[in-house]
Amino acid sequence: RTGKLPFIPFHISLYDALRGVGKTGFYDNRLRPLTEKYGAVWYWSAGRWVVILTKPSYLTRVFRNEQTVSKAGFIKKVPWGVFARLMGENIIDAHDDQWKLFSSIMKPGIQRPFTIDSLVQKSEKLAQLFLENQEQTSSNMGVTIDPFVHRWAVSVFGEYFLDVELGCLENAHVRLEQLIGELNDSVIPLGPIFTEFPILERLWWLFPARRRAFALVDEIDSLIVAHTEHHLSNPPSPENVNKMIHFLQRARLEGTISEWHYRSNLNMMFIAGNENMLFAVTSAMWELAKNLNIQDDLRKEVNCSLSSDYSANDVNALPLLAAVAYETLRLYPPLSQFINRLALDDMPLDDVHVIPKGTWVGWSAYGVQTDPNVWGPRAKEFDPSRWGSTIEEINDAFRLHQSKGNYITFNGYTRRCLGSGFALTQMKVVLCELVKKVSWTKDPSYQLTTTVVSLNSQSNQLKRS
Ligand code: HEM
Repeated sequence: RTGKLPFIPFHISLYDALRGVGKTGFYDNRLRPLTEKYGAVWYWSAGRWVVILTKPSYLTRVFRNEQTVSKAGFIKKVPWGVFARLMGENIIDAHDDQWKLFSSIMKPGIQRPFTIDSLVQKSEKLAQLFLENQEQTSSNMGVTIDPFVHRWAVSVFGEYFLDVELGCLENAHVRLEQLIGELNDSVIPLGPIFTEFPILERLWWLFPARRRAFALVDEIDSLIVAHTEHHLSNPPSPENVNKMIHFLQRARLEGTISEWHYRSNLNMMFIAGNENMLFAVTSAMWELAKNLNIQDDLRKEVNCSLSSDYSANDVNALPLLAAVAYETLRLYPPLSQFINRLALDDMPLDDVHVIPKGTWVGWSAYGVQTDPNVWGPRAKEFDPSRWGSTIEEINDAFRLHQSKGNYITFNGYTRRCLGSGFALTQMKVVLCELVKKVSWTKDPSYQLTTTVVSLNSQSNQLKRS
């Protein structure tokens, strides 16, 4: 460690890891007091000293200088680990020419124009599933919503990006969808220990839960390919030809990318497209269950402003809906914290502090987005009105906070999320359908739990009101 930034002593990180403290708990108790004062802190993670940034000016400096602080994922950090096996070398982690290649292939398929008809139908079906399940549950108990939202998210991703109907909404036992939950369950035990001592993962075969995780990862990899290989013998219809899978399959056929890069990108996108959305929607429902006045106002806005055959433009014009989405993703950024950049050279953060070459650099969206120095004394409160009242004001505030580094849910600059436009519309459509068809509150006996190891997981129990 060098420079004048504060640090968390090694034994504290170790002590918390051994006690199984999740990322959010570690952030709130250990990192926050220092990041809110200094904007950055050194701590021991994954077998090395890393710097985590939360000060907006530091974040924008690093995001703007991707050539100096380069993207680097699990394959560079822990190449023998379970996540490296699943995600390999992919568009999110790649750097320089490799990233340009992946991006040139996949971007047109991720950012293509799309219609929301099927998204609306799948979201209606989700509302119906909630209602059916509430009816089957004893009247004073809530329904845990996460499994249903996950089925919806996987189903939407399958259709919009893989051009397959996975049937998850019709059937609760689609193997590809279930595998992610099983993977989460198998990485959570011992997760913090493996995070602190990645070297242990070289001995993965000694730990039954890790052996299971490796087997699940291999099953996910082959199932995604199995679900999509039929496209090779049945060319896509003209309206589907621009879906991401077809760009990837053409690139593999032409030899522009290898089989390994093809699979790495598919696996990574499958995780990024589903897990983030699951977390975003369950978080929004949780806050709307706690803030029934906002849920009611949203219902009024949707019922008064949307016709039955509404379009993406209609949804994106609703002010409260936009503010609810931005505010949810501010307080609950699905990728809350990541250490996935490597300083290829010394990187000055300002006139005093320099990140030395060779350092792993992380960012905490949760940290900056709940920092009172950035968002004011009510930073931790859910308050959509902070974004403004008209759609122009709200969208301007969203753009401004992103460019200033105050809001990094989708990261920023050249490596900003390519799926953010789709993700925001997807989130808004499902909220429209939910408020139109269901009203809900939180089960009073239920305590929200969040355990964050490598994949976010959260469980919500909500009740029809
Ligand atoms: C609420 C939902 C989502 C959130 C919060 C989110 C967030 C992020 C973040 C933080 C990054 C940067 C990661 C890093 O710095 O390592 C990222 C990158 C990316 N995301 Fe998303 N994402 C979401 C949904 C999606 C969806 C639905 C897709 C498309 C299927 C997608 C595709 C991508 C891609 C391709 C990148 C890499 C961009 C690049 O480096 O060029 N994301 N996302």
